Order: sequence, then C-alpha cells, then structure tokens
Amino acid sequence: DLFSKATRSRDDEKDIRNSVYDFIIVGGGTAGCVLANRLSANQDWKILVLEAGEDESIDYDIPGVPTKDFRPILWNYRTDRNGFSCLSRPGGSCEVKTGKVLGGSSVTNDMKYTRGYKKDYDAWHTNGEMGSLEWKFENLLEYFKASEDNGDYDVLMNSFYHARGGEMHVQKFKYTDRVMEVFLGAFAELGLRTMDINTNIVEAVVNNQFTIFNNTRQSTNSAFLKPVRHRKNLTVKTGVTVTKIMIDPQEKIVEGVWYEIEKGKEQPAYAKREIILTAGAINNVKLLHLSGIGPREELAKYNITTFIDLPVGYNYQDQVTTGGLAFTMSEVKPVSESEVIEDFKTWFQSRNGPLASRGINQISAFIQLFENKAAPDVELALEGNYVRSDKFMLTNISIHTAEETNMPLAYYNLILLNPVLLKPKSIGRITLNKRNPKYGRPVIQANLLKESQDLDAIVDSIDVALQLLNTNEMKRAEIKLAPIDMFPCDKLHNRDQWNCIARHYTKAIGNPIGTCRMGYNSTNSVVTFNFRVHGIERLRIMDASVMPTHVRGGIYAPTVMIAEKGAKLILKDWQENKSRYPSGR
Ligand SMILES: Cc1cc2nc3c(=O)[nH]c(=O)nc-3n(C[C@H](O)[C@H](O)[C@H](O)COP(=O)(O)OP(=O)(O)OC[C@H]3O[C@@H](n4cnc5c(N)ncnc54)[C@H](O)[C@@H]3O)c2cc1C
Repeated sequence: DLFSKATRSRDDEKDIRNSVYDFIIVGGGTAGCVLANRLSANQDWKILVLEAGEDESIDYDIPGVPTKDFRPILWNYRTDRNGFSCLSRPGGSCEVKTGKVLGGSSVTNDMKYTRGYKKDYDAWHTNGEMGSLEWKFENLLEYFKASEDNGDYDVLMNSFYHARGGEMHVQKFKYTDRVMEVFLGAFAELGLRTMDINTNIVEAVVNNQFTIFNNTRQSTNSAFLKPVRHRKNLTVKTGVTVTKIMIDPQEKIVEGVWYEIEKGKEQPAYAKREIILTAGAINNVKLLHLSGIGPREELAKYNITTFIDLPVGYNYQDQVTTGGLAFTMSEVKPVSESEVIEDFKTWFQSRNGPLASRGINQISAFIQLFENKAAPDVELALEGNYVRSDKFMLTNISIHTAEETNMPLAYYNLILLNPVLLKPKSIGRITLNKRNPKYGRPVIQANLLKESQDLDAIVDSIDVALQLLNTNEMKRAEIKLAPIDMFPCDKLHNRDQWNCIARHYTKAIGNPIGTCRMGYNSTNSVVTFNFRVHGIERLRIMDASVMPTHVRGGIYAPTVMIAEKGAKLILKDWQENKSRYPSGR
C-alpha cells in the first residue's frame, strides 16, 4: 500500500507526489473532455484525465466516411440475446457502438446536433425540489449556449435558443443534392415544415445541424481538449483503463483510482478533491460494480463486498429502430475507385468535395404519433447506401447488403429510412460479465422492443413513412420501395410483416442512458441532482448515464450540457467552501 508510511521508500514518496491530483476524470469521452477544459481553467487545480482509448486520428474527422469503418475505435459491445428483438442479427443480438478513443462517442457518432424538447427536461424535475428545479429547460439553456458557436445565420436569428463564440462549432452542411430536395419536398407534401428542430418544434422536416468546423468533425476532444492540452496543470493519459475506485470503507470517502497501463499492470492515482466518472452509461456500471458500488444482491454473485447499495445498472435505456424500409432511385451514375481517391485528395487539400457532405443522411423528419404530447415521438432518419449494380440484379437484396456501405456517403442509390423511437418505454439493465467480471464485456440486457407500445410506435411510423411513396415529388423522381429480402417475414403482410421485421432486424441506436440516473434518494437513483453519488463523498458522475429518461433527439448535445452544468457546480461548490469538501445535495 503506497499510503503505508512504515514501508515507504524514497521512490515511493516521489511516485505518490506525482500521482496526486485535485480532480481525476475517468473517461476522456464526450463529457470528460468538456470537464477537462473547464476544470483545468483554474490554474490552482491539478487535473488528471484517464482514457482507455488512444488519441483521435484525422481519418475519423472526414464527414463523408461511413461510420461502419469505425470498429477499431469502438468498445464493440452487443446486447444480450433475448426472445423479442435483434432476432436475425448476428448471434441474435444488436451492436452497441460506443467510442473507445479520446473524445469517446463524439468521435464515432453521426455528429447531429439535436437538443431534445423542453418537456423532456421538465419531466426530470416533476416533484419540484429546489435542486431539481434547476433542471427546468429554461434554466438549462445557458449551458447549451455556453459552448455553442453556431455558424448558420438563419438559425442564429433565434438568439433565445442559439449563440456564437463557444468552443463547439455547429453548422448545417453547405451542400444539398437533388434527392435531398426531393425528400424535403415529399415530407412537405405530408404537411411538415422545414424548421430549426432545436427550438421546441413538435413536427418538422430538417436539414440537420452538425458539430463540424470547416467540413471537419468536431469531437469534444478537438473542440475542448486539444486547445488546452498545453496547460501545465492538465495531464491526459490515453490507453489506460480504470479498473477500480479506491474507497475508505470506514469513512465512505473516495481516495483515488487504480488504472491499468497494460493487462495486469496497475497504477494508483489519488484525488485530493473529487473523482468524476465520465466513462459512459455502460462502462460506469462496470467500474462501479467492480468497486463495490451497486445492488447488494447482484454484487454478492461475484463475491464483491458492497460499500454502497445503489441501483447502479438498472434503468438502462437506448433508442431503437429497425432495418427493412428502403427506397431505390433510377439511373444513378456508377462511381469509380479513382473518383473516390480524387475525392479523398480534395478533402485533405481543401476540406471540400463529396467527402464534405453526409449525403441524404443530412435529412430527417420528426413526427408526432400520439396527439397532445406537444413533442415528436419518432425521427424518420434517412441513410444512404451505394449498392453495387450486380447486387441489384438479384430480385431481393439482403438487409445486410442494404445496410453495409463502403462508399463515401455522398454516393448512394439506396435510401434507408430508419424510424427511430426517441423515447422508448422498454427498460433494461447492465450487469458484469459472469465468467470474467474484470476483463469480460459487460452484459447489456437492453430489452429493446420489450414493451409492446415501442413496437407499435415503430410500425405506426412506418405507415407514415410509406405515405411518402404517394407524394408527387417521389413519383416524379421515380423513387420506389426497394426490393429487400424480408426472411423470415416474407410470407406475412402489412402490420404483421412490419412487426416481424422490427423484431428480427432491430437496431440499437447506441444512445445509452439511465444506468446512474439522477434522483432524490438511493432507492431509485444513483446520483443527486448535483451529480453526487448517494452515500459517498468525493465521487460524482457527469455523463449520459445520469439522464433519467431520453430526450427526444440525440444525446450528444445534452451530454455536453450536463458536463457544462457539472463544471459550473464544481467551481461554485469549491469556491464557496474554499478547500473543504462541499457538503449538501
Ligand atoms: C453510431 C452512433 C451514432 C450517434 N450519433 C449521434 C448523433 O448524431 N447525435 C447525437 O446527439 N448523439 C449521437 N450518438 C450518441 C452520443 O454521441 C453519445 O451517446 C454521447 O456522446 C455519450 O457521451 P458520454 O460522455 O456519456 O460517453 P462517451 O462519449 O462514450 O465517453 C466515455 C469515455 O470513457 C472511456 N472509458 C470507458 N471506460 C473506461 C475506463 N474504465 N477507463 C478509462 N476510460 C474509460 C471510453 O473509452 C470513452 O472515451 C450516437 C451514438 C452512436 C453509437
């Protein structure tokens, strides 16, 4: 034990001095990079960021590269097999693609900037305690705007919602092609207006806003961390995995963490003030369980002593969609390999050309299915794919072929329409790997589509999407339903067929939340509304895992907002309490 004075050598003393920080941030992902920037702005504080992945490479910054090429920087997790979703996906389970790289999932995501709806946030504070009232949407806007640098003048006109001057550049892609115009027009024929989705609009067709700068991805690493990496009080370690939180069992105070620099080789780091977990909704659970913070009966199965009995890992939620609905276009000019190589050169030289676009993926429609809810239920998200002509010669192409694109996104002859259920009712759970709790992949019982309402909503939204085929825009452009092999649902019809397809070809969106949810007490939540873990000192959680329910949009912008709010809270707490640990909720 490095803290035991009797056995300490001079080298040990030096190691200890070098491994003591004011704050340790576990996970240099979306939220972690924002926090590293904000906390290290105080020169008196020494900050350590520990990230399991490596530094971000420029290859992932090219907007037009399909995200399917991102596997080397993912955790490559899958949902646990169940009897009702992902049935025809490999192994009967769905991929959950969260990022393992500096910048985390902000390096691997689709870059869409959507905040969700006022009523989603307002629902987080329903019983009106003071702490939670700070979570009213009106009170959160300042944190969204704090880091926003919006580059679209039509969007900026609405200064109540938008701002300039922050670290994170938000902008629509400049280029729109003919097919995008067709879909914008077709949705307009169905009654949707083109609007800024980040202004609490109930329904709209949108040319999305993205977190890009000069046609280049802006992860939270590039926006928040890179510009301050030179700070002397900031240490960033990559390729290191935190394996355990050190807890004083008597005092219930967190002292530090153990992290692995390579398998089996661990080092300690100590925090004088606080440890902040930002390892995401899946890996936070693994780390907390391994450290003895979690449901007592669950930890007992692994012979882990429980320090604090908390519902860590319960309340897992992910948004969900299905494959199977796709459209084809007539006469698409084939693209040669040499053209694509030229496109890459163009992007690297001038940040322009087809790779400076996400093609039809830029367009989506937000629709309401249940009346009087004053918010959308489903995002009809478009996704382009280029299928080689010899595959089209076959009568029906497989869903796998339809989904697996290797071409830049600006080139497509197949358009998938993914009906994304924004606020699913189905709730799952994360537990440790049974055979190998420390090194094995955590078990993700996602329970996608377990609740029949979720399946009904997906199928209802497919009915809406199919109406596109009757619009003049789509007919004029000769866009038709694509011939997809629906096995084993091919003999079924109408709703029965779509129910079957959704259960077999389910897709987990990869927006996991809820496993360390905020709340009032330790029975139904893990952290307070100020992000402190119930029943233990000096430990906070500040990422997507604290969201109690989904907001109706992506979770990138809300996660950045959470980190902004968290950083402000920490600064305020420690300023008011000088060097003492700030007490209170
Ligand atoms: C394919 C895909 C597309 C998406 N597209 C969008 C989109 O367009 N718009 C949107 O709003 N949202 C999108 N999202 C979701 C969103 O980007 C993420 O869910 C969000 O960024 C999560 O942020 P986080 O900080 O909670 O976790 P992360 O950003 O995942 O960060 C967690 C970090 O912790 C690290 N880590 C984990 N465990 C350890 C450990 N033990 N030790 C050290 N480090 C550790 C990880 O490597 C990672 O870097 C998408 C998600 C996916 C999967």
